[in-house]
Amino acid sequence: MNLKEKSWGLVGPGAVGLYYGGLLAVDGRQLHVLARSDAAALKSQGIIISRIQAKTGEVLNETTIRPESVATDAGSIGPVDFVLIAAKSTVNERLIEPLKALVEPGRTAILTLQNGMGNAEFFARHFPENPILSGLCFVCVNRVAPGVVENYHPGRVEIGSLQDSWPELAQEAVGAFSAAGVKTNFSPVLDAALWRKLCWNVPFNGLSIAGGAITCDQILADPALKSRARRLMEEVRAAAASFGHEISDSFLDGQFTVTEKMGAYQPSSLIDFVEDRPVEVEAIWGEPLRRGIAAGLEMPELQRLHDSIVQAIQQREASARSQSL
Ligand SMILES: NC(=O)C1=CN([C@@H]2O[C@H](COP(=O)(O)OP(=O)(O)OC[C@H]3O[C@@H](n4cnc5c(N)ncnc54)[C@H](OP(=O)(O)O)[C@@H]3O)[C@@H](O)[C@H]2O)C=CC1
Ligand SMILES: CC(C)(CO)C(=O)C(=O)O
Repeated sequence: MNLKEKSWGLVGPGAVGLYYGGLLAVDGRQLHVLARSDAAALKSQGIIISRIQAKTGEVLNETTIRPESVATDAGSIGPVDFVLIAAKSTVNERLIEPLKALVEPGRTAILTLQNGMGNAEFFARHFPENPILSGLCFVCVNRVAPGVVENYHPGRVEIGSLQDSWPELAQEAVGAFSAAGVKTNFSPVLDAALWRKLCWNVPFNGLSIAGGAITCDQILADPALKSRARRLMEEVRAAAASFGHEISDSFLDGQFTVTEKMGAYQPSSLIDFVEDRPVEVEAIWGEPLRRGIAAGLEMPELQRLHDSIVQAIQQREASARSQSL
C-alpha cells in the first residue's frame, strides 16, 4: 500500500491536534477528525493554521486545510491506520469508548501527542493488541477560535514507541511528520526522551502555576524560582538515571537557554489553570514523582511542587464555588 493511502484519525482536535493533523492533511494524508465543540467550524471552514511571529504578533502566513472528514461520532469514521491522540491527558478515560470505534485490534497504531508520563501505558492497557507510539511535541501552539490554530514556534517532534517495541511504525510516523514539513526525529529509547522533556515541563509548567500564574520570563527573572527550577531538573535527572537514562549538565543548562528565547511564554498547563480547565497534574508531576519514589529516590522539590499545584487548583475551585453561590 502507498503510505499516503493510510488513514489517520484525530481525537482531541485542539491546538496540537489541529496543528499536526492539519499539516499531515496538507501533505495529502487522509485525516478524519473526531470533533466536539469545533465540529461546525471544522465542517464549514476547515482547519486554519496561522504562523505568527512570536515577538511582533505579525501573521506570517495562513493555511486552510479541508480534512477528509469531520464527525462527532467515532462510529461514522470507523477503524483507521493511525490514531493521533491530542486531547489533554486529564480526559484519557473518556477517550476509550470513541477509540474503540477507530482502533482495529492488531492494525491501528495509536500515537499519543500528550505531555507527561504514563499516557502510552494507559492506552496500551486498553488496547493490548495495538502498537502504541508517543510523540513529544516541542512546539508553541494555541487554539484561538474554533478550528483556528496559531503557531508561535514551529519546534520539533520526537517519536518513539512504548518500550521501544515498534521502531518501524515509529519511523513510519516520523516519515509522515517529516514529509509534512515538521522537523521530526525518531526516539530509539522513548522513556529517555520522556524524562528529558520533563526536565522542561516539570519546572516551567509547574512553577508558572505555583509561582502565582506567571510566565516563563518571570520564573527566570526571580533568582529563587530559577534555582528551584534547576533543583527540580536535577531531581528529574536523578529519577531518569535510576532507570538507566543519563541526562547531561549541558542538557539542563540548555533548558534555560531555550526558555530565555521564549519570553513571556505561558506553558500549556498555565493556560489550563487560568482558564479554569483541568490541569494535567498526574501526567506531568504525579507519575514521575511516583516512579522516582518507587525507584527509592527522595524527590522533595517535586513533592513540594506537586502539592502546591494541587493546593492552587483546590483554591481556584473553592473560589469558583463561592462566586457561584
Ligand atoms: N499547546 C501546546 O503548545 C502544547 C501542548 N502539548 C500537549 O498536547 C496535548 C494537547 O494539548 P492542547 O492541544 O494544548 O489542548 P487543547 O485544550 O487545545 O485541546 C484539547 C482537545 O481535546 C478535546 N477534548 C476534550 N475533552 C475531550 C473528550 N472527552 N473527548 C474527546 N476530545 C476531547 C477538546 O475538545 P473541546 O474543545 O470540544 O473540549 C480539544 O479539541 C496536552 O497533553 C498538552 O500538554 C505539548 C506541547 C505543546
Ligand atoms: C515545552 C513546551 C513549551 C512545548 O514546546 C510545552 O510542552 C508546553 O507548553 O507545555
